Amino acid sequence: AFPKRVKVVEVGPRDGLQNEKTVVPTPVKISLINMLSETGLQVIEATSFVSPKWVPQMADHTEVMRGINKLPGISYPVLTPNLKGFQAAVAAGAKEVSIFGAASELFTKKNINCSIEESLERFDEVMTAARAASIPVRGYVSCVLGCPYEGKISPAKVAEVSKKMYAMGCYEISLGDTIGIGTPGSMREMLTAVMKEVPVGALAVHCHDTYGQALANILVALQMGVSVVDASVAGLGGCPYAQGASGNVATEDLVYMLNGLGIHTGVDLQKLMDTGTFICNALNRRTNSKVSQANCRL
Ligand SMILES: CC(C)(COP(=O)([O-])OP(=O)([O-])OC[C@H]1O[C@@H](n2cnc3c(N)ncnc32)[C@H](O)[C@@H]1OP(=O)([O-])[O-])[C@@H](O)C(=O)NCCC(=O)NCCSC(=O)C[C@@](C)(O)CC(=O)[O-]
Repeated sequence: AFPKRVKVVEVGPRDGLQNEKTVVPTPVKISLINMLSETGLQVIEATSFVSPKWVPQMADHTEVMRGINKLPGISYPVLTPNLKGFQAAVAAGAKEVSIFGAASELFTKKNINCSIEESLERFDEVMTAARAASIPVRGYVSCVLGCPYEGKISPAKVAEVSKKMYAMGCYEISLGDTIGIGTPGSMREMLTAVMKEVPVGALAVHCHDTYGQALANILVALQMGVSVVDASVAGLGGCPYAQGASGNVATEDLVYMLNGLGIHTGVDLQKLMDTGTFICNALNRRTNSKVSQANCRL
């Protein structure tokens, strides 16, 4: 049975813009987030407090956090890979953060320059500081259906890392198909393993659409009881440390599918499409949302 409501986690301003080739001006980022705030979304991932040497696109994190209109009832989480990032995020006004690990050793090394074990130690420091500051922490696990460096990743490994991050105190674990390589079959197999270790109510899926499988994979996750789905307006995005990874599922396409299933999101599709048009015009790129391409009038 499908869930009655789905929480859509908008990751475009972070996952989307971290991968743009030209630097996106800070006012454009702020306008994007402010427009998204008017669409009915409850969660908008705003930026990352990562090293500007590693991801120059997110170097203006503090200005973005200080510049946006933070509306009541909306959470604006940010990525924090370590204590330094966490402290900078809190100083900039973040009220929720995300730590990001992976089920692949090589990806972890390329993305955050340490082993999985070391990453969990760093995350523990963030968790301790977050607990003291009453800041909720979301946990990402990348490469859950395949890795750009290691290839196949076993569902058991995904379950093991997810279990550890959940046990650490993450309120939600977002399972990332970083390179969009999964299929409904591998999604089902992976979720079956993870759901033995983490309650389904604490799981989210984060599907890139590189192989055109994202919506199909999300549908399987919904059928298995997952009710939190990450998405990116206009299908922006990718990971700078996963070459060739294309954007996330477009939020417009996700909301269109959920509307069709009668699943409540609270998101206004027309306003979302207008926001997609805004950012695509600003970046001089074409939308990856099929729904927007069809110029659907609702
Ligand atoms: C984790 C580090 C910092 C380790 O990077 P490192 O080089 O090993 O760090 P270090 O601790 O050795 O420090 C080196 C320098 O970085 C500084 N530094 C240290 N920490 C920070 C910080 N937080 N913010 C700003 N600066 C920092 C530190 O102060 C020092 O500065 P220096 O003394 O040389 O001037 C680096 O690897 C990094 O920033 N990686 C981020 C990579 C990233 O953002 N990837 C994209 C997000 S993940 C993703 O997209 C996947 C996801 C979540 O969407 C889900 C999916 O699709 O699968």
